[in-house]
Formats: sequence, C-alpha cells, structure tokens
Amino acid sequence: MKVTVHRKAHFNAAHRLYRKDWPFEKNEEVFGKCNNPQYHGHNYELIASVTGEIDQETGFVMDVKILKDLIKSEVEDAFDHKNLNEQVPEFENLNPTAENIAVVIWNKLKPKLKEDHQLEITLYETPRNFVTYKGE
Ligand SMILES: Nc1nc2c(c(=O)[nH]1)N=C([C@H](O)[C@H](O)COP(=O)(O)OP(=O)(O)OP(=O)(O)O)CN2
Ligand SMILES: [Zn+2]
Repeated sequence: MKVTVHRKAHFNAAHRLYRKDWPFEKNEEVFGKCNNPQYHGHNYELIASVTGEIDQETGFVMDVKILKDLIKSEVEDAFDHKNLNEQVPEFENLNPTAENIAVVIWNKLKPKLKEDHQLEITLYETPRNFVTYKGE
C-alpha cells in the first residue's frame, strides 16, 4: 500500500528567459517580455510529493520534518531571493523556465531520498502557470 506525502514550500527568484547563443531578436520572438534584460521575478510555490510504503513502526512514509529540512537546504537556500540566471550555477547554461527549474529541483532532492521513494515536483511559477515532473 503506497501513500504520498506532500510538502509545500516557496521561494522568490528573478529570471530572464533567453538563450545566450541566439541573437536578441530571436529571443524576443520566442520568449517575448520574458526576454527583458532587466529580469523579472516570481513567487514560486513548490510542492514536493514523496510516495512510498508506510513504515509499520513509525506510521510515516517519510518524516515531513526531514523533507522540510531537505527542501530548505537544497532549494530555498540555493534559490530564494536569487537571480537564477546569474547566481545559481545550474542555470548558467540552462534557461530557467518553470520546466527546467522543476527538473533541477527533482535532481537535487531525489538522491537525498530513500531509493524506493518516488518523487514528484509541482512548481507554480504564477498562480495560473505550473509544471509537474516525476523523473520520467
Ligand atoms: N512553458 C513555459 N512557458 C512560459 C514560462 C515557462 O516557464 N514555461 N514562463 C513564462 C514567464 O516566465 C512567466 O511565467 C509568464 O508570465 P505571464 O504570462 O505574465 O504569466 P501570468 O500567469 O501572470 O499571466 P496571465 O495572463 O495573467 O495568466 C512565460 N511562458
Ligand atoms: Zn518569468
């Protein structure tokens, strides 16, 4: 019997959507206002969902306090109040779209979980735009 534990978190970050190897005009055509060199920010809302068997002794799939601390050390400390393009090494050559941010978060958290735990990341970039990634 598998159960999923969810933990919500948030971080604020600035970004610009563009490719360094494209001319400004092409970035403008593809990414529009998100290509503004002045950057813009989002209040990202994150949901990390861990699925696994309930431990019969503790009754936990995973202690949520441990998940909370992992999200803080791996995501919030790294991304909160940062310029993703300029200050977060993972995005030096990776466009910080919601899709790519979700994959980066999954890659940071998954190795910290038990091997038989599945992880799904839900990332809201705005209240109406969100992505999900579960490592497939
Ligand atoms: N597939 C993606 N498309 C877009 C992404 C993304 O990460 N993945 N990101 C952006 C922009 O960064 C930004 O999120 C879009 O802002 P905006 O269009 O203003 O979003 P809103 O939800 O505020 O827009 P409403 O029209 O008010 O719903 C663009 N595309
Ligand atoms: Zn944006």
